[in-house]
Amino acid sequence: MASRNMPSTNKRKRGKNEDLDAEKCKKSKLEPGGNSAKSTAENNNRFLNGLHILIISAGIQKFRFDIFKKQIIKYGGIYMEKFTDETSHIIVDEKMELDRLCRILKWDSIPTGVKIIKSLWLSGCLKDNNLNSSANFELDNQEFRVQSVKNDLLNDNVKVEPSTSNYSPKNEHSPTKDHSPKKDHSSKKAAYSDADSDYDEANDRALPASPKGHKHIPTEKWVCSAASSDKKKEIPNKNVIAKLEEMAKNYKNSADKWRSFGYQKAIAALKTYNKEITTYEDAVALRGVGKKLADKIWEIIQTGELRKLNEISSTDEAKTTNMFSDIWGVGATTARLWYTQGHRTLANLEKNANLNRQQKVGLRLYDDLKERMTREEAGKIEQYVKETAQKINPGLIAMACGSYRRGKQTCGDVDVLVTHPDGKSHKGVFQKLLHGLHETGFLTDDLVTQDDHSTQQKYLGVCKLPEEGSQHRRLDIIVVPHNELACALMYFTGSAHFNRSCRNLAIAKGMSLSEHSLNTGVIRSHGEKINKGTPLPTPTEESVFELLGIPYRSPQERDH
Ligand SMILES: Nc1ccn([C@H]2C[C@H](O)[C@@H](COP(=O)(O)OP(=O)(O)OP(=O)(O)O)O2)c(=O)n1
Ligand SMILES: [Mn+2]
Repeated sequence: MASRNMPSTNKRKRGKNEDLDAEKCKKSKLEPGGNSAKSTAENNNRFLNGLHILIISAGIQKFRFDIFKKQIIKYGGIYMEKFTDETSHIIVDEKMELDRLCRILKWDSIPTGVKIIKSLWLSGCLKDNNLNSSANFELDNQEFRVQSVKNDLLNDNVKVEPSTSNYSPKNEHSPTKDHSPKKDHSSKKAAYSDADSDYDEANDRALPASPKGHKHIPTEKWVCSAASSDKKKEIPNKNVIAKLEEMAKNYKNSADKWRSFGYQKAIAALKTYNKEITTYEDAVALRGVGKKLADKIWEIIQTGELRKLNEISSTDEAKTTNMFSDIWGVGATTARLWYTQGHRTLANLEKNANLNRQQKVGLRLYDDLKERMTREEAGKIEQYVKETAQKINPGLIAMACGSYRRGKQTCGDVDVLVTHPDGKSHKGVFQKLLHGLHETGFLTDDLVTQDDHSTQQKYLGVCKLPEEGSQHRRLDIIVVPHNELACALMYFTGSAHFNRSCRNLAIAKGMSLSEHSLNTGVIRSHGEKINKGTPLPTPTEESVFELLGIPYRSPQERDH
């Protein structure tokens, strides 16, 4: 369990009622409305008015307890420290049994006039800003059982993936080796299920021992088998995803790579979960999400904020290292090193820090490169590269992959893939194309040029459209032989998470997938390839999906 570095509040044992943070309670009394129009409006709706509510802490997370307490007061209810004749509602954990409650409250029998209700009811009221019917949530009401069984069935329908490894941070743009810490989950009852995982931020999962042959891998539960959410609709859980992304970034920059990785997994799970999370149970049931992360998700849903994020991102160190790591070519380690060397501003870095050539470019173009461009601008950049390529050879194909091909409205860079259908005329194009793009001043800065003995050549640089007021934008160009097109196209279309899932699925099936090919007959020992296997014919992306045994997904459906 990743409990290291957790705030002391999380480490504290869940207390009895009297242990609870009275200060927060007072604070919420003092500032009932907050400043925003939204919170004022919310407070006008005192839908808990007149209710005398006691919460039984047993089984309820401390943070959730705190939120309930605060919200009860905020919405006009009376929070009770102990049971009295006035108590109208008792809120209990979902798993609470009546006889246990009687023992806790030292009751011989259940008093009349008090409702004993599962906490889901209160969560729902707080979410809906309304005093919802408690009928389905009352502890001694049989209907509740029906309802909870239904919820269980819904929650069972989670997509799971045994492993995502090969995480390589942006700017270290290459498929990397799996450095994931392995945890032995082999004793878990469902080999591929994540739903019962109690791991939190660092809950990377080891792949189960690679089964022999291809036949018995249940692919329907893999991330790459599922379509990502429909982009035309409003993305559900957008605020939660944004907050978790910030957490991941902060942890990455504070050298807590595995915790960051845990967040990445939760983000990915949220992105494939196409519905709004409405209950705590929804959050816990997410693939790859353990209790602690579920608590955070729920906190964001209930309050719109995440205290932990505010805490960790407000330090001078976090602000500075986050700013430094936004420079292209600067990773978390360098950002932290510069911070420890006493650098605090970009101007200061420019003057005194030891920057390599790429970092100098990154720093000079900091504002431009940090910003994502519109889809429209990415399209123009694609067109510019295409026209230049087709001046060299009209038969060349040039197409933007990455987020552009996945249909995103904004793009961090443009990833243009170049090939020729005849399988040979792509040769020699790479250098000519770069030359052509430099000649017109379109390419302004080179970052990385990979033109070794590989079948694919790759360029990372900076371009600028000739239009007035254009900004510098990151551009990647990849030239590939036509027989590698399908695998290259899949790789450069991404998303990175979708790719990892595909690669892991291939491994589980005794194959291996790269941007070059899908190989069969791969032999591994202790995770290392002993035999690279032989490439399968993959004339189209569809054929790659078919060989992996998963349904074809359009680029838009790969935005995991
Ligand atoms: N660690 C990585 C990095 C990249 N890629 C693949 C999938 C990406 O979709 C593609 C392009 O990489 P980008 O970093 O350009 O990512 P995107 O285009 O998806 O997003 P952005 O809009 O931020 O550029 O390369 C990958 O598989 N693994
Ligand atoms: Mn991209």
